[in-house]
Parts: sequence; C-alpha cells; structure tokens
Amino acid sequence: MSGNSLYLDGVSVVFDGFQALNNLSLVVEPGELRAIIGPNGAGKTTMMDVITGKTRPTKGTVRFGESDLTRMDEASIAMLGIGRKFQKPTVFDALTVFENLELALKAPRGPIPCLRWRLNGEARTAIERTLAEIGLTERARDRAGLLSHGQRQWLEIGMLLMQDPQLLLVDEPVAGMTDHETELTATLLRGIAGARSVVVVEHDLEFVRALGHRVTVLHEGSVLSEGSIDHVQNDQRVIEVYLGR
Ligand SMILES: Nc1ncnc2c1ncn2[C@@H]1O[C@H](COP(=O)(O)OP(=O)(O)OP(=O)(O)O)[C@@H](O)[C@H]1O
Repeated sequence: MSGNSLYLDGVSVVFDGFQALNNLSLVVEPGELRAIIGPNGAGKTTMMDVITGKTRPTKGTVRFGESDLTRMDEASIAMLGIGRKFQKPTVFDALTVFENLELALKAPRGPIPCLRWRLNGEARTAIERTLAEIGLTERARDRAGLLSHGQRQWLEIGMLLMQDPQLLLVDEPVAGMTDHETELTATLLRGIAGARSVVVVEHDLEFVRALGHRVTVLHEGSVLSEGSIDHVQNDQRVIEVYLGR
C-alpha cells in the first residue's frame, strides 16, 4: 500500500550518562501492525518519545517517509499524521461519545461558507464511521463518563482516528481491561491497521498473540529479537531476559 514507512536507524538516547536507547534500528512498513514488548526499562517509552519528538536522540536517524523527525517539534510531527495514545484516557466525561469525536475532528479547511452544510454532512459520516469502527455506535448519545474503562480507551482511539493519522502509537491499551475487552481491542487494532500503521507497546502477551502480527522485543535499548510471537517466545535470549523471569 502507499504511505510512509517509519525508520529508526542507529538511534541512541543518553540521559545523564544512562543509555536508554542503544543503537536502536527498526522499520515499520505502511499499514503494518507492530507490537513492541520487553522488560521494564527496556526503552519502549523512550522509543515512542523519540518518534513523537518529545525526546531528541543523542545520535541516529528517525524518519517518517522523507521527513526527518529529529528536526521537527512535537506539533509538526503530529501534523504529519503521527498520533499517540497514552495509557490514561483523556476523554471529556461530561460530553457524549459523539461530542468527544466531534471535538477531535479536524476543523474543516477553507473559508467557503456555502460548502459548510456539505462539510458538516461529511463530518457526521466520518464520526458515524468511527463510532462503528470502535464499537460504540449504540453509546453515541451517552456521556463518556458512563463508559466502562475499556470503552473509554476505545473512545480515545476513536478520537485519534478522527485526525486521520498515518501512524498510530498506542501505549499499553489493555492494562486494566477485562478479558473480553482485551479481545475486542485486539480486533479493533487489527481493523485499524492496514489503512494506517499501528505500533503497540504492551506487556500482555496473550493480547500480543491475538494481534497476530510482527513483534519486536526490546532489551537495554536495542532490538533483542523480532518476528512472530511464536518466534520470539521460543528465542532463548528472550526467555532469559524477559519471559523466564
Ligand atoms: N527523562 C529521563 N531521565 C533519566 N532517565 C530516564 C528518563 N526517561 C527514562 N529514563 C530511563 O531510561 C530507561 C528506559 O525507560 P523507558 O521508560 O523507555 O522503558 P520502558 O521499556 O518503557 O519501561 P516500562 O515497561 O517500565 O514502561 C529506564 O531505566 C528509565 O529509568
């Protein structure tokens, strides 16, 4: 498919002498769904921070298509189409599910007033499409404060989808979810990928298995192993530093 690949090449981040990322290289293809796992302190969050411009690499290249992300600030990187979902949802509890999505929609471009009605219609269609995608069509008129923990996470993913990202970074989406919500989240993320790339950091290996795509294991700031979940779960180095503990 068309779209941009994400490239990290030889990326290092040093905090006060501590090496959080160590010569990390990784490619995420357009439309790919990639899970990132690894022990605490492996550098997963730091990697996300480098992609979104929150943290500058000490050395190395970070590119999204032709864009050099190391030269861009966080706002410009977001405008390129890179969205990030943090673990804690930031939905507006007093607003309905529909209103939350409406608020997240990009303001229609261009000042031509006669196009307004049509654009509103397009906006409504986009919101309805997203409601269906995140499984909340039936809850559209309910206040977000009434949603379950899992549904709030999906709403937040929906709010990011309203921005039409090319790459979505998702941080521990299933922490605190029921088994059923976890399964639905795997289905949701599988459905979201394809039209856009999705990178998911997660500790729950059953969920990573349900995603059914390529897995990267980080350890001490570098890639320790990469491949299918079966491949990495049977990799002796992964068992030693992560799974066996
Ligand atoms: N701003 C900072 N200053 C100093 N050290 C930091 C900073 N941010 C992260 N670190 C250190 O860098 C290392 C990598 O942290 P990071 O949060 O990226 O790991 P992680 O894989 O996301 O871990 P977890 O699974 O616990 O979230 C950790 O040892 C952490 O203490």
